[in-house]
Parts: sequence; C-alpha cells; structure tokens
Amino acid sequence: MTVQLSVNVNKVALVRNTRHLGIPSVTRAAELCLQAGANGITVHPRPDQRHIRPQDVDELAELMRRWPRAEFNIEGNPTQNLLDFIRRVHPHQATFVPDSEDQFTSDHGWSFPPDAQRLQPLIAECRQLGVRVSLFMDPAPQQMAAARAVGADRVELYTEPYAAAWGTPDQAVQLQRYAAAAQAALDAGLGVNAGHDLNLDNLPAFVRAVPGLAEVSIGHAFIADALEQGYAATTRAYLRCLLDNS
Ligand SMILES: CC(=O)[C@@H](O)[C@H](O)COP(=O)(O)O
Ligand SMILES: NCC(=O)COP(=O)(O)O
Repeated sequence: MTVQLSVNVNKVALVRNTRHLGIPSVTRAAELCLQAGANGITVHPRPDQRHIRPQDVDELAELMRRWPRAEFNIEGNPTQNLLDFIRRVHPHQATFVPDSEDQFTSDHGWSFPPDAQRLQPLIAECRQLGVRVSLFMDPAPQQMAAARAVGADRVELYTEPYAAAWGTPDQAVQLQRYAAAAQAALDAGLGVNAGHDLNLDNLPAFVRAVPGLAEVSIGHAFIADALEQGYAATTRAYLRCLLDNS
C-alpha cells in the first residue's frame, strides 16, 4: 500500500492573514493539490487563529465533499476547540495534539497513563460520530498499547526528532526508534501516520524504514516547495517520492 499524502495548508492561511484581501486562498490551494492527486487535506485550527480560521474549516469541508476519495484531517487539542470542529463538519479523521494554546508549534505527543482518563471519552465521542481518531505520539514503543487501550484508531508519530537527525550520524538510530514505535503500534492494532518537518529530502529513508506507514501529513516544507514549484508540481513530487519508496 502506497503511503497516503495529506497536505497541511496551515501556512497558506498564515500568509493570507497578513492582509485583509483573502489571498492566497486556502481552498484554492487545497483544490489544486487535490486535482494533482493529493490523498487528503490537513488543517490545525489553533485557538488563536494564527493561520486556519473556523471559516476555512467550513469552506474546506464543503470542498472535500466534492472530492469523496480524499480525506479531511483536522488536528487540534480536544480539551480546547477541536471537538467543536469535529461535531460541526465530521471530518474523516481527527488528530489529537496536546498543544497548549500559545505553543509556537507542535513539539510533543500524548503521555500515558497521565492523559488516558481525559482522552477516553473524547475519543469515544469522535468514534460515535464516525470520525477516525489518531493520537499525536512521540516514537515510544511502550506507549502504543495504552494509546490503543483508550480507543485510538491510529497514532501519528511526531517526526521532528528524525528530521533534525537526518543527514547526521544519528539518522540511523532515529530510524530504528521510529521503526520500533511503528511496529509496536501495529502490534497493538493501531494504524500508523507520521508528520512534522518531513520534506522531500528526509521522506525517502523514513518511508523505507518505517513499517506499515498509512499516511504522512506534510505542510511547512510542502508549502515552501510550492512557493518555488507551484502546488501541482509539488504535489506530484511528494506523491512520486511516496510511490518510489513505499
Ligand atoms: C501536529 C503537527 O505536527 C503539525 O501539523 C502542526 O499542527 C503544525 O502546526 P503549525 O503549522 O501551527 O506549526
Ligand atoms: N501532522 C503534521 C502536519 O500536518 C504538518 O506538519 P509540518 O509538515 O507543517 O511540520
């Protein structure tokens, strides 16, 4: 199975928000990526609305209805504003991320057992709505059974530590760490997603080393590439990278 590409369009919204002109369009960016073959769209509507705003979520949900083979993934902290969006638009997937409201960017996953009690009912609600739940996790094999026990369908491996090690002597050690975490997730009955600071340089080795990878969500580097190559060519480049290495 080829690893699926979900394009995170947060950074299109970030640029859009620096003027009151509505450009660059978030929905246009998503549509061009979908037309080029992207398997899904991801957004992280943070409480401070630094980039993705509630209207973006609603407009993207409308767009995704015209792309039934593509998935809509909404990220956020379910103890903050995420569930409002999930209840309103019923995306294919909700990715729970333990970010604080003023966090610079996502930089860690959930921790078990401390987070289990408050996550379990929130996961159950999403699943009752027919929404798949993925938990943003550090690559810790010993945490995966607990993630499954609270009802998660998938985990998303937080990949910044791998991205930071790419091209250094630590790269191989990091890949072994992520491969072990992914295998533990699979053994626990979880699907495996991954994301954060992935790009065209570090993606091939990651995809080849990590077993059972279902989806990568990529935003910052993807949009940086798209500023140079355009959305369609960039989408095709990431899809080709995944196809060649899956
Ligand atoms: C969860 C994750 O690693 C990213 O999707 C993160 O949501 C990016 O957020 P920013 O785009 O605000 O840095
Ligand atoms: N879940 C990761 C994501 O959606 C995008 O992360 P990044 O590529 O912007 O670091």
